[in-house]
Amino acid sequence: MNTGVTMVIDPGLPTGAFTDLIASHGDHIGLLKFGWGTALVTKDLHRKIAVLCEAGIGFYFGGTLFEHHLVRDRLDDYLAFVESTGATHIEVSNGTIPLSQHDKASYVERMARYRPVLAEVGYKDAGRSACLGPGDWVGAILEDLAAGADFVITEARESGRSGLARPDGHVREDVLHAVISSVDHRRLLFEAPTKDLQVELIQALGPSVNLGNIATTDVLGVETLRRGLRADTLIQLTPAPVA
Ligand SMILES: O=C(O)[C@H](CS(=O)(=O)O)OP(=O)(O)O
Repeated sequence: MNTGVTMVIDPGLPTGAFTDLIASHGDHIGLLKFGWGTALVTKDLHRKIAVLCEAGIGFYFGGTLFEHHLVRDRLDDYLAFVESTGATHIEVSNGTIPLSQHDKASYVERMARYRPVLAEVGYKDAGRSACLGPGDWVGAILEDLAAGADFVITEARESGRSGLARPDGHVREDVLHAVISSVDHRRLLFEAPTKDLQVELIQALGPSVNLGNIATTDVLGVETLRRGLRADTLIQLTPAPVA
């Protein structure tokens, strides 16, 4: 049995489908992220949260919502929203707004007074992310962890084509190698919304790697990859037969 976190992103499912998702596959969901600003648009947030609480699944809001409030100087409103919803974590990111790594780390420290923090490294824009070299990634991750982040999320977007992923959808091996050589990967949550990324990360780090931005339709698929029940990981994760 693997123990890796599977973080699922809700892009705004209708509430019936969301309830079904949690009833059928909740056992395989470690954390749920309400994607970007969807939590402010749905009229059903409280119903979805009740479903998650019943199932004992932690939840938080996309980094975009944090950045939306920060850039408008409304962080107190955001904290009040987090408090009123009972969100279990806060994501702190600088994927879109102009916020230096160092300043982001100071928000990690500040937000950690309220909730366990998931700090994100990497940018939404693929060009900006490509400018971050292996050393930049390692430095940013270590700074966020030192500032009090519980986990550091490596950006890959919902598309799997930015951040730690190349524009062709495959993982940036040089960055991954540098990161896992310097940081305990159990403190990392890798956004991996595509099968290519899921397979590459499971092959590199094993079935208990923490994976995020998993689509609501892919929860069981990811679990089969973790268990060697799909061709892509079947050989690697199956013990050799006894001779
Ligand atoms: O949910 C968010 O805010 C975004 C989703 S995406 O990157 O725009 O697809 O991700 P986050 O990594 O939480 O900033």
